[in-house]
Amino acid sequence: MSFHTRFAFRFSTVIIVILAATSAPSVFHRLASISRQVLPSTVKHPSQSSTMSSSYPKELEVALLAVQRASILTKQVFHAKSKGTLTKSDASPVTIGDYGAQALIISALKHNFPSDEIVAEEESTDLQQDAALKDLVWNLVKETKLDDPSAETTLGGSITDAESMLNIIDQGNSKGGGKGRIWTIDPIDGTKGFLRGGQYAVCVALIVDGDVKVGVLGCPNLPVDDSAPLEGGIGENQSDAEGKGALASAVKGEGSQSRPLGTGKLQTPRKISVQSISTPSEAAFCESVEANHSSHGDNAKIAKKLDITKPSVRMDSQAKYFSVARGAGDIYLRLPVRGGNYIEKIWDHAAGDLITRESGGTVTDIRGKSLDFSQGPLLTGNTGVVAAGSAIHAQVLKVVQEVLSVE
Ligand SMILES: Nc1ncnc2c1ncn2[C@@H]1O[C@H](COP(=O)(O)O)[C@@H](OP(=O)(O)O)[C@H]1O
Ligand SMILES: [Mg+2]
Repeated sequence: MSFHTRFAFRFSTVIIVILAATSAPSVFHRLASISRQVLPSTVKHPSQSSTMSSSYPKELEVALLAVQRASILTKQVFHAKSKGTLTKSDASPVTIGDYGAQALIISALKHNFPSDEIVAEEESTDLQQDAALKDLVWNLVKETKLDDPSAETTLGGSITDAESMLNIIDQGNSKGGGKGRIWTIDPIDGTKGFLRGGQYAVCVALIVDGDVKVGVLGCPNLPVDDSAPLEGGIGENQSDAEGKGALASAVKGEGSQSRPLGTGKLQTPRKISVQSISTPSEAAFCESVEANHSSHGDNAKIAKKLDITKPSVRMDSQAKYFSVARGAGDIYLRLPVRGGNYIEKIWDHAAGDLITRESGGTVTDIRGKSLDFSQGPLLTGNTGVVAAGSAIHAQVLKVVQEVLSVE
């Protein structure tokens, strides 16, 4: 039985309202035009710019463009009358945006790197059983394009019909592991945040022999400005607000970058780094919005012991890693909920882990172990996540271990 089948679909709630057939394209054009107004002019193609010296130039370029294109699709869904929301057996939501974004990303990866494996969050089972839902996703997938033809050509791999789209979604069914080239995708990380208009992230990472080499996070609701104050909240319909939409990336050993999340050619990247504070008491820390994803009570005790006075910022998704990586936040704590037995998934951490480390941060679990992406789809070798600037990580980890009584 496959990993995905184990997370079987016994959903209790199905809410589907058919999208007005004409609304998606018009929303897309409106979004594209807003983005053109808000974002600075495009720059050199990445193969002519700073990604040229990368060890993974093509992988980085394809991942960046694929995340941009998938992000456009998610924004269309956010503005649609219905998000086609289903509730999965683990009580987490999935939307037509998750399926559509996954289809678009996998088609680009398979076109450019046909022999690579992919571990992605979603599978097509419920779409196969629901023709109306399948058509909603297919309409989105076929309409969504970058507004730069050469970028579309780079992504390639256009999907011909709804049935092949289902097949493509299921090509993300690799079991992962420590050998070979394996991509991991979370098409919408923080689906609850996405539904609330809060933070979410489109996440792609390349793992080679168990080591994350490339990571990309598209965060449509984070500020473009890396120096903007840390923002959380449960969501205030931020999508498309002026100055929102940021794209982070890193290649192992080559640092990390941020750029505006655009709709076509990649825009000028800026180097990002964690903030250089040397004492945790000055830190701003972030944590999940969802109380069952991370222990808010333990986080509060740790903050108190570290003499942190700023209130914690709650935000969904790997936007937390991005925020620490660019110095908007300083600490991201994801502590196991007491009495729980949840094991983290690789797609929820791979890109953020690399981006944070390449920005001068340290990421470990509560025992001080690096996150181990070689064990399959789950981080079976790790418990919780402690991410912080390298100058303060050891002090933070010590207090985490005291509070959680880690041996
Ligand atoms: N009980 C639990 N403990 C920790 N993480 C959980 C969880 N249940 C679900 N998650 C994961 O938490 C992710 C969201 O993280 P965050 O709390 O940082 O926003 C979800 O991603 P999806 O939204 O992609 O399903 C899901 O994979
Ligand atoms: Mg996720």
